[in-house]
Amino acid sequence: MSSEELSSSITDWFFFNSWWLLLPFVMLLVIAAFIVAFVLLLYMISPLISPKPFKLNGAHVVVTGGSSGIGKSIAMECYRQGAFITLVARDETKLVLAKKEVEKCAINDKQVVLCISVDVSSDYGQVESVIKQAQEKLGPVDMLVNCAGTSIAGKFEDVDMDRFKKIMEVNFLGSVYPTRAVITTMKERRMGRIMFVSSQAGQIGLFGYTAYSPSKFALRGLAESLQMEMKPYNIYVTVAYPPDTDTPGFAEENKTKPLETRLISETAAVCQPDQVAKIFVKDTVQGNFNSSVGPDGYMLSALTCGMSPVTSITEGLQQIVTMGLFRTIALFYLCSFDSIVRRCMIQREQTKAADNKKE
Ligand SMILES: NC(=O)C1=CN([C@@H]2O[C@H](COP(=O)(O)OP(=O)(O)OC[C@H]3O[C@@H](n4cnc5c(N)ncnc54)[C@H](OP(=O)(O)O)[C@@H]3O)[C@@H](O)[C@H]2O)C=CC1
Ligand SMILES: CCCCCCCCCCCCCCCC(=O)[C@@H](N)CO
Repeated sequence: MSSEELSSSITDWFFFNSWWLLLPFVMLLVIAAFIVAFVLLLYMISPLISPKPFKLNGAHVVVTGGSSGIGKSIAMECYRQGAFITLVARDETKLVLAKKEVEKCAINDKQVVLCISVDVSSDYGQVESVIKQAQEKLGPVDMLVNCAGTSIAGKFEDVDMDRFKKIMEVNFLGSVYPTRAVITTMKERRMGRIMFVSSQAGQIGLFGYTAYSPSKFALRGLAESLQMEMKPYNIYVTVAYPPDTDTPGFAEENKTKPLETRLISETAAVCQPDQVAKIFVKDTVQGNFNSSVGPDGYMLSALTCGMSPVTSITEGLQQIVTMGLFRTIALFYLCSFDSIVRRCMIQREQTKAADNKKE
């Protein structure tokens, strides 16, 4: 055998017997091809899961809590897009002032702002009758924004027992009643959008929010169940999770906020109501189930998506890919929150001991 023949037979032998060395690469290629095909298939069926388009121009939008803060900004944003607005809140003076502000955002001279003074949490009959009045004047409700709400920040033992009940009534039942009052007509018309304004504190339980957080978590349960019932009727539900936002309600909350709650909340920046309102209105019009603000809002929503409905393939894929990473980041946040609580406790004890010594 010549040296050439020898070398060629060695090469033949190697390729004949070592083809399996390529197997892992071939398998990887096949898996990658399957993933690509799967994702493409998902995108092909995506029109089936994405909501039908909805237009604010000419629509009747009811905003509870529309006389102040985030609610007022939401009303203004909808007005800028041509909607007719009903503002709902208790205080009539604040309602009239807000109406004037909203009217400044008009884009045509047919637009109308209606004010209704009612407590959304006390009696369903009353809420139903004012919604009826609004529908008689401005037509059936196309979009309902449940933004009326209040907050309490305080340590569990410092919060009066009746405030636990009160906050559930305002933040939870105050969203159930208006929703119940509009839903039958929305179902008949096979269209509608409903926004629930929760909070980042409706995604995580934090020091000082033992009364407030549950009332905001409750909205998520309501929204998920309601969305499953309403999807066949082309009614889409959105849960909005605002971070700390510069409003009269926030200023009020800060008066009693424990140091721990303040320090933990300072992890995220304070936002402006106009900025959050824009995002919430856009997501609600699009029919997205989730609406969050800023990078930490995005991370929190991906992290806490659980079994919530998905409204776009991209959103679903992002959740799948990012969840583990965000949980890792979240563990660091939790450590830092725990350390804030520990440091505040030590500081309190030291001050107490020093005070005792003085006495
Ligand atoms: N600002 C923030 O940092 C954050 C706020 N949120 C949530 O966003 C929503 C709006 O907050 P914000 O703008 O700060 O609040 P504001 O206190 O500035 O405004 C609250 C609005 O709700 C109305 N309202 C309150 N209670 C009732 C009631 N029982 N019946 C009818 N209307 C009521 C108020 O009017 P009136 O008192 O005249 O009835 C007012 O129009 C709330 O649900 C809040 O929990 C969530 C996260 C962060
Ligand atoms: C990957 C994980 C990221 C975690 C980010 C955590 C950020 C925590 C900030 C919490 C702020 C709480 C806002 C409550 C606002 C509120 O509802 C009241 N102001 C109402 O008046």
